[in-house]
Amino acid sequence: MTDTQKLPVTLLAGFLGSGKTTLANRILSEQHNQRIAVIVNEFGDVGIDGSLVVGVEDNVVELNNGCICCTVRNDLSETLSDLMERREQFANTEPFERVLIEASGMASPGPAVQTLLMDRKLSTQFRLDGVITMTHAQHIVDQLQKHPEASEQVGYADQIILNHCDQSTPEALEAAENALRTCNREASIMQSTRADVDVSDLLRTRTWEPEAWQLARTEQACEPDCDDEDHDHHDHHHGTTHTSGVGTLTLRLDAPLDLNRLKMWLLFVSKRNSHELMRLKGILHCQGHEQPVIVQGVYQWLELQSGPGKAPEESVLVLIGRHLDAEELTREWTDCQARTV
Ligand SMILES: Nc1nc2c(ncn2[C@@H]2O[C@H](COP(=O)(O)OP(=O)(O)OP(=O)(O)O)[C@@H](O)[C@H]2O)c(=O)[nH]1
Repeated sequence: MTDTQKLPVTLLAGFLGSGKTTLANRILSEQHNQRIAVIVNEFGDVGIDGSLVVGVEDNVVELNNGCICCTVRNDLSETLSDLMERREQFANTEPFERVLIEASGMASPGPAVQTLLMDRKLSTQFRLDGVITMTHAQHIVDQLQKHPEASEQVGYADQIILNHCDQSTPEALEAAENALRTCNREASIMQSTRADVDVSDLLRTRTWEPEAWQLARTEQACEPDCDDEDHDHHDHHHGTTHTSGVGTLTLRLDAPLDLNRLKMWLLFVSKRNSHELMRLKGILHCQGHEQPVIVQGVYQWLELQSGPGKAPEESVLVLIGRHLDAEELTREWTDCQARTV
């Protein structure tokens, strides 16, 4: 199966009470023209409206908007394999085209992300499309300080939803956005009340596809003298002590990199014990490569591949993790520069 034929999977993370189930319920009950298989922990939690149900079989409930809902069986791999079998068995009916997994409120998304990327069978059928993290606008600042799981959920996110806005003052919302930005500079943030987001927009993340990421970087790019604070000028974001040590480091280089040296360094960095590298993404200009080299990583899993189009003038590598040593990593990154140009 090619990458474009694989079923996209969105992981929905977020701390207890942030609004994950409310969003899952919205997806299952709204008419949005997307056939999504939603995996939840408990049917009872979602409280599916009986009038929307068109069929029930085993632990799968079919809804009238084309979505289906099921609970996790023994583990995630087994649940996804069962879903895929069901999809093939019912080939004459319109099959679901995306999977959304609601993760547990106290869990880091790390293991589920790793399962999707590294499980041999699953990775031939599914592709991780993105991580959406739900946050409680009133409590997230406190949760980021006190609970490492909350900072990991934010650290992994491609899209953050700042929910419970109705219960928050404008000052608290600003503080929440700042804390989220400290933890993860790369994710986009949308505000909501009772998860009232546009489902189609939300699920169009495609952050794990090189083209989409490249486009996002191009849109963010700005002139050196630009003073727009939304843009990404700084290499390191400070204040990680307020986010259980989780922070983002953006490394840039406007000279070509030596791909072999870079690979060795990335392997070394992903295994280093002094920090915990959660995510790594980059679009790089490597010597002798006309196309961009795209790098993606989660914990110790790393993937390098050629991207579409021309190599960028400037290489950008984003690292999100706990206790990242900006000075040391910047020095080592710079050392990956090709020696002879
Ligand atoms: N006032 C208000 N209540 C909300 C909002 N979003 C969700 N809720 C309520 O908050 C409670 C928790 O929401 P859930 O969707 O169950 O949160 P969750 O993240 O699934 O929670 P866990 O299952 O504990 O992880 C429920 O009673 C929701 O109805 C919101 O934006 N504003």
